[in-house]
Amino acid sequence: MSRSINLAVIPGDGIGQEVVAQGLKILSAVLPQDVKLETEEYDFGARRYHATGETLTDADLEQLKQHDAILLGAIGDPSVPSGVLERGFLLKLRFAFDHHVNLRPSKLLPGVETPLAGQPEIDFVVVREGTEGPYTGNGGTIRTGTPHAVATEVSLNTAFGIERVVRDAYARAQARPRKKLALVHKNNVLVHAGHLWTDIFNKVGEEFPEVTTEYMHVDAATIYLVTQPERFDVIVTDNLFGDIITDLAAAISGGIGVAASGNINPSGAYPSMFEPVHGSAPDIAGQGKADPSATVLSVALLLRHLGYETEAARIEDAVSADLAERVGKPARTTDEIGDALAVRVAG
Ligand SMILES: NC(=O)C1=CN([C@@H]2O[C@H](COP(=O)(O)OP(=O)(O)OC[C@H]3O[C@@H](n4cnc5c(N)ncnc54)[C@H](O)[C@@H]3O)[C@@H](O)[C@H]2O)C=CC1
Ligand SMILES: CC(C)CC(=O)C(=O)O
Ligand SMILES: [Mg+2]
Repeated sequence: MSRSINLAVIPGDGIGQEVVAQGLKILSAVLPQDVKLETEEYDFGARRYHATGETLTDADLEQLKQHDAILLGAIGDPSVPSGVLERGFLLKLRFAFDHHVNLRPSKLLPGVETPLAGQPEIDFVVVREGTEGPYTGNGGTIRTGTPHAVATEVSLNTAFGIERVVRDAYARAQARPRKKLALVHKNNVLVHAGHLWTDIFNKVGEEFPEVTTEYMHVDAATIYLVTQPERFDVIVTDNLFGDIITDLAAAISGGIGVAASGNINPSGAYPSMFEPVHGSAPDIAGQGKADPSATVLSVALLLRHLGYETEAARIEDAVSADLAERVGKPARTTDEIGDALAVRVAG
């Protein structure tokens, strides 16, 4: 039976261009010959914005909807006011395609350096809610430009939105050997949102008696992520906390250059989108310094999502072997790392 993948590719800005090229290289190298790969590249990001003033139109969404999945590099550029692309493209797309499960695995692979003392076992997944919280744009500013300016950014939390992501996190914990789930929030202060999350977390937990649960305030979670990262198996949290703790999670488990993510629409009603956790890194863009591993591992998540488990595992093994071999060697360029990974996955 012939199979096919129809992929939307959005390199975006800065290092997004460089790392996506490597992701595609590895994707082509790993797929069996009977899988037909079709890709369509989109120019979203600063280029499109400067040329047309657009970030993401309804017509764009219609076109993107036709694909099986989306591979994104990163968006955001110093030439565009902060927030225009982040809200007008990235969040708009995540919300439009109902990417409510933002999946961010962290695993410290053998031989990979961590800034933490010793070599702790790090193998956890953050399930970050992707469509609500303080990221919905529910706010405003009054008396702008005066000493009495007031800005609000209201966190939106619906029982529907919380329950579906919490249930997803329980199911993931149930399927993992340790069967542990931590809710991370701040319910001692954010009592409205926090208690809704906690109540739903406890109620849904009754359906998963095998899963061991704990609750942790987000500030304490940042301590334990550094001092006891082995404590975590699955973490479920809201959009903002999840954004912050997954950069920390990346830093302790090999660095931001190896942190992958998936913006999942579990129902399949819309294509899911896979992207590195990092941004467009203008500080190193165009210098061949970006590590493409995060994007390559995001390609593995994409393949697993589409049912290509063997190929996903091959990519993960290749990245793991590549990282283990780096120790004590001179740094390679983005392209050189991509070439080495392509050889590994093909062989
Ligand atoms: N999903 C997305 O498209 C995201 C976009 N952004 C946007 O990206 C722009 C830059 O944001 P920053 O806060 O600087 O975060 P960033 O993640 O782009 O960079 C933070 C630091 O990590 C380094 N870094 C990032 N990726 C790397 C890689 N693959 N290899 C080696 N080093 C890497 C950078 O050089 C920088 O020192 C902003 O416009 C921001 O809004 C930020 C995060 C996610
Ligand atoms: C730019 C933000 C909207 C995205 C971000 O930092 C993230 O999803 O990790
Ligand atoms: Mg982030």
